[in-house]
Amino acid sequence: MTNPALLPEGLRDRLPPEAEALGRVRGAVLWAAEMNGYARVEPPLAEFETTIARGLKSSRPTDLLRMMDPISQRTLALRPDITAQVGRIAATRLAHAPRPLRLCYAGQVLKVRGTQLRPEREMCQAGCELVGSDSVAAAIEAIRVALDALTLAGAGGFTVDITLPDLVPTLAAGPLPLPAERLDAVIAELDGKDAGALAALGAEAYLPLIEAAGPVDAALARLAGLDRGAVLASRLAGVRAIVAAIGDRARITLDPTERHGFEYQSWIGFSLFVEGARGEIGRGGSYTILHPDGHEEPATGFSLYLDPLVAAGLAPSARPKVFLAEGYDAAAADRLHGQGYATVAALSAQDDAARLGCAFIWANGALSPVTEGR
Ligand SMILES: N[C@@H](Cc1c[nH]c[nH+]1)C(=O)O
Repeated sequence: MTNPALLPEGLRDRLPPEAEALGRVRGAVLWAAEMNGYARVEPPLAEFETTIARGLKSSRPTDLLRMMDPISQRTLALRPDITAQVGRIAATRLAHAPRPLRLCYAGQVLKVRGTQLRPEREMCQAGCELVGSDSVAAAIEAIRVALDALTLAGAGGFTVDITLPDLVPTLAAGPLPLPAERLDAVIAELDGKDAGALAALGAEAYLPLIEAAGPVDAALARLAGLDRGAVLASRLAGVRAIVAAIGDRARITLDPTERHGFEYQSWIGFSLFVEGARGEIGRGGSYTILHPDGHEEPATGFSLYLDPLVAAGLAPSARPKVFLAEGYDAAAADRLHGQGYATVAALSAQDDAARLGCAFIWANGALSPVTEGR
């Protein structure tokens, strides 16, 4: 018999206090979304394989965890990303809702494979999608709302790393021509920052792009230097406007050829980092939604991955717990709740306030701190 405590690789139980902290972070992110005019949607955990992740114009197919549905006799897939589901909703049931359409969400997603940095396969994703625009103003709003959400969730010390996902195809079609069959290989080597492999592909002209990564001002200056014929002018102006709008709320870097994790983003993508948490906390950018009738709609959004925030101890703090000694009255409990406390009621005289995690005791009409060794 399988050990009942054993879960598949990359899946785990979240226990107290971690699960509660995750709940508070999720609540904070959704609150920030609501404050900025985003309405909540809750797409299902699984969909037909044929509809999931197909509603977005994407450069690569998605790896999916599939199962057979005995009811419909069709293959279902577990969602690896909620953005694609929001795109489907915007293109179908909310196709006639006024634009721009602002939607937010929070839920679990499942990836087929974890990464070295993040071996877990199931994670809590929360985010916002602004459907109907991929303008610079939309990108600024997405980054601002993401920073609002992270701030409310208890994080700080932000870095926004901007990428230009269609940079290489744009240059290849203009000032730095490349044979079409070599385009994907050049993109992959730039993503891996492999100068030797680029030279071997005859793409030496692209080498300076590797050096154009880093703090945004210097990186923009290097990119502008490469931009013979000014095919990048509107993108570079867009990045400058974003930098001006974000001001000193975040450190901004530019990694113009980063593609990994930006499979469907179009002219702009960004990664979000916070002080004290490992790796990327979120990602976003502009993308294209495909409607069932074939027309394409621009959109911009972001997703945050909340578990690493909790692991870094950044969640808003829990309510302090008050132990209610036997014989307490219910009105006192209500008052304590109103004052921001959680209460734990005694069931018998044997119950121990400290062992039950309480910092205070309510007894004889007064609140007193639990002292060690009591
Ligand atoms: N869902 C994407 C990020 C994103 C949201 N909207 C646009 N891009 C991700 O998790 O990588």
